[in-house]
Amino acid sequence: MTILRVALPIPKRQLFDYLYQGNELAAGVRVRVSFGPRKLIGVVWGTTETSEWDISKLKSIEAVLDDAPIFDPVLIKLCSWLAQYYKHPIGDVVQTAMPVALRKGESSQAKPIEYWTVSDSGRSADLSSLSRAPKQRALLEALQKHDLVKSKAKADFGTAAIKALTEKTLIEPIEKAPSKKSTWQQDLLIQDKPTANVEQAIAISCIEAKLDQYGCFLLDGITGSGKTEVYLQAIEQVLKQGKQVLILVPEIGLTPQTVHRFKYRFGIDVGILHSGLNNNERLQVWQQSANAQLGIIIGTRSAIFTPMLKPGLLIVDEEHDSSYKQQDGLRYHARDLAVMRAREENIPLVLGSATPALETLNNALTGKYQHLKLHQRAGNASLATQHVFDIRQQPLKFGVAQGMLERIGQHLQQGSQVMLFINRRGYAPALVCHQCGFVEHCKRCDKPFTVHKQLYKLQCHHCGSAKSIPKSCQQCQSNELTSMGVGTEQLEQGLADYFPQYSSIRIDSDSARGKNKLDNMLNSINNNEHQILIGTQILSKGHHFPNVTLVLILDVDGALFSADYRAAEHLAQLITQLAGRAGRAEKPGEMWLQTHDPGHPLLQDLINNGYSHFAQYALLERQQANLPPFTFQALFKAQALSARDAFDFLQQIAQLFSHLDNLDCVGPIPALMEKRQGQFRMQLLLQSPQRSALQKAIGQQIKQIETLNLANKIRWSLDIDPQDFT
Ligand SMILES: Nc1ncnc2c1ncn2[C@@H]1O[C@H](COP(=O)(O)OP(=O)(O)OP(=O)(O)O)[C@@H](O)[C@H]1O
Ligand SMILES: [Zn+2]
Repeated sequence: MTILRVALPIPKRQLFDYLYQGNELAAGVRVRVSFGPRKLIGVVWGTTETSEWDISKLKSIEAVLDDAPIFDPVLIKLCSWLAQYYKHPIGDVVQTAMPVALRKGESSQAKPIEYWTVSDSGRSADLSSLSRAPKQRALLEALQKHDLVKSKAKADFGTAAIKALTEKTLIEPIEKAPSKKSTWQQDLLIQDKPTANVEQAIAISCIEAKLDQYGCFLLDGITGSGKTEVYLQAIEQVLKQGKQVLILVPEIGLTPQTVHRFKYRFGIDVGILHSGLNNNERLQVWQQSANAQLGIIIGTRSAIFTPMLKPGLLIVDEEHDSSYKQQDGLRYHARDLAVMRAREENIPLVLGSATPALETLNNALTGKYQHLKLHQRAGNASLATQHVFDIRQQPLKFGVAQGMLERIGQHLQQGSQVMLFINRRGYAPALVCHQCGFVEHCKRCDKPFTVHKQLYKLQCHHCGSAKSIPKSCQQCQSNELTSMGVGTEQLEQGLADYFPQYSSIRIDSDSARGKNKLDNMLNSINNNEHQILIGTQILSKGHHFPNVTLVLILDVDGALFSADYRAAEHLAQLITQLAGRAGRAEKPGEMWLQTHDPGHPLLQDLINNGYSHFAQYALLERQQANLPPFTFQALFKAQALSARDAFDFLQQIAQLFSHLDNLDCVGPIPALMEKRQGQFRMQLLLQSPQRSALQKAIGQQIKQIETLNLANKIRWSLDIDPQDFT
């Protein structure tokens, strides 16, 4: 008889003990147990001789679900580290690290995957017979080349085309068991590649020199400097040794274009972990990676948990991107976890960015990471020139100054594409009564509703609640309601009217919603179907649009005066990344930024001296102000229907820490967004110059905090190394 310690999906910071009739069961094996009236799937985390519970009352394991552990020793260690560092329930950490299919207790062997394939008649069918059904023709043509996973075929060609071809018996379904072969090494076929320039060559050889050991590199290269080419050439060496590469990209970076670059260069299958996969498909990639059947795995944040039998290299592209930090549940940072993982696996890690996070930059400047720099754009491209445009006293048309409209016209006339960035989706950020000044507000969030003209709705961007646009003012009944400010929708409409001879496209989370919508939009831009590109943040991230020569940034002044100390860093990253979309090929590019404060030191520094210079000064400022990365923070957040409850709860926490002298306690204070979805939101910030002191203090008190009376009454969370103070 053994006592097993099991990680269960229960929001408690502890393991649970169960009896097991057999000998030992390895850590990482899933078991089914009863917990109160419920049956739960847990993961064995170890054994124990003694128990904090009465051993005679312990229940037995009901079933063992795996023959072998689903986590390797490194992942087990990382989960334990996550639970300890983020002070998060271990059971929930383990859930986060597992694919959904495994959480549900399904077999760790992926089920066969369903494909569409051509029938005998479909294989020899003449495509021209389908010339009047272009979708069917395209699908049949694709299937004549190779089979397609059902979900992918549906997303790319639609159900109607599939149904029609099935009825004509040209295609049929087929199931394929996940391949067991691990022959990708023989398939490896390196395509032609550009000759690396001097700086690229230095970066590549620095990484190659350390392929057999842990080392962290910051690949700090300006936009378009060929960072991806450095990854590709380093990856080549790793693959040739038969080892695997795991690449993390930001949510939006996982476009077919990116994936295609990796597939094309090496001619092998790439495991892709994106949100469009179903549970079985995701499990299959997980498993193939665990068995070393995949050489390259690319995915967003949670892909960092993918097991690898033969790990060789980790890459985090656009490492500054905020999507790497999970903002609910286990609030981990995938970049920081990547550092831990590379260390445990004893392999190198490359963090790449044109605008490194200040934390990362500091680690490079202090020698913790090796700093690799690329100062020049690759090939023949040169960096876009950057300018501010003073809009004080200037009339604006749909948010754009006359001088800028003329400039847009010039670029369009030369056959180039132009890109306009605005941080607000919808038609306008507020609806105001021209008679009495009343503004329509979301009562649950205390914020103005955004006007969406196309949907004919007012929508709250904080809680999602919506209503139709009223015809008259609630307060004075006047029907003179006008919109205030400009959003993407209005900008698109204005530009379409002003430049009727050109086609415009809007890319924001409204227009890009739905499977493959964004991919199709990006393709149509690259095919030059549109000349005017309008969008939010989505447009700033990593896209390569060779024909864009002008980038215009509207209305970012708000960020210059934000209460969030990270706002300046994020603004500088955004501006630099946006400017980086211009002039990426032969034609030179320029970036203009409209502002009411053209002399603002941040803007001036950034535009005249570049991001690196800005970042070094920003680091100095952080140091003088005792802010991260020179100090370490943890944020307790509480929200409740009564502001009093949220405040009292945090006040009780503050008292637990008040006696420590190497720890500062700021608050409780209202969150930057004080009310959301009808709940009042408060925060308490803990801060210490020593990470260990902060960790120790919270570690000692967290159980106590869990047992506070209010802890079960209100919603609260703890965020270690917080990024988001809203
Ligand atoms: N050594 C080289 N010689 C010629 N062309 C190159 C070289 N390296 C990269 N390129 C090309 O330059 C372009 C930009 O490179 P890449 O996309 O790798 O840059 P990046 O630094 O990853 O860009 P960003 O961070 O702005 O997204 C690509 O079209 C790439 O094929
Ligand atoms: Zn709301």
